[in-house]
Amino acid sequence: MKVGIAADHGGFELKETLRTFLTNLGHEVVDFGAHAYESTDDYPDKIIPLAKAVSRKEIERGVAVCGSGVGAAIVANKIPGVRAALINDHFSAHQGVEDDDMNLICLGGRITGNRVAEEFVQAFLEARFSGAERHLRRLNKVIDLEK
Ligand SMILES: O=C(CO)[C@H](O)[C@H](O)COP(=O)(O)O
Repeated sequence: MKVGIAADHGGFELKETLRTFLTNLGHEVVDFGAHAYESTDDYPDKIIPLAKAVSRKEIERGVAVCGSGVGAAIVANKIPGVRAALINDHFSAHQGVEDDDMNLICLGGRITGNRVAEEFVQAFLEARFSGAERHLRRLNKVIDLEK
């Protein structure tokens, strides 16, 4: 799968770990930065290009990391077509895709340990939207907001 990743300084270390992890799993990884640790960078500058690439379907799924994952989720959801969520548990990592067609996962580099984050991201990427009528109905109500 073509996967985009991005992080500010709060998520930089975890992003680096996840890039290696995803590459080793055989994914094509597009890194939207930060490309070096810079303690004063701003998460919107890193996450918006990733979210726009998801929105334009240039990449299939996105992984965004900041310190808490909160800012990443807030800004990513401003981009039409992006369905992002801050994930702190394994169930939501796959259920968010299966029920809600989540296409961008947000993680807290200061919250979630590397191995746990890897498991969340793997569950996210292996999940597929169920397409069940009730979920489609709800998803369409979300998509209608963007018209
Ligand atoms: O988590 C974040 C946004 O939700 C940021 O990574 C965090 O706010 C950065 O903080 P600081 O500039 O104090 O390192």
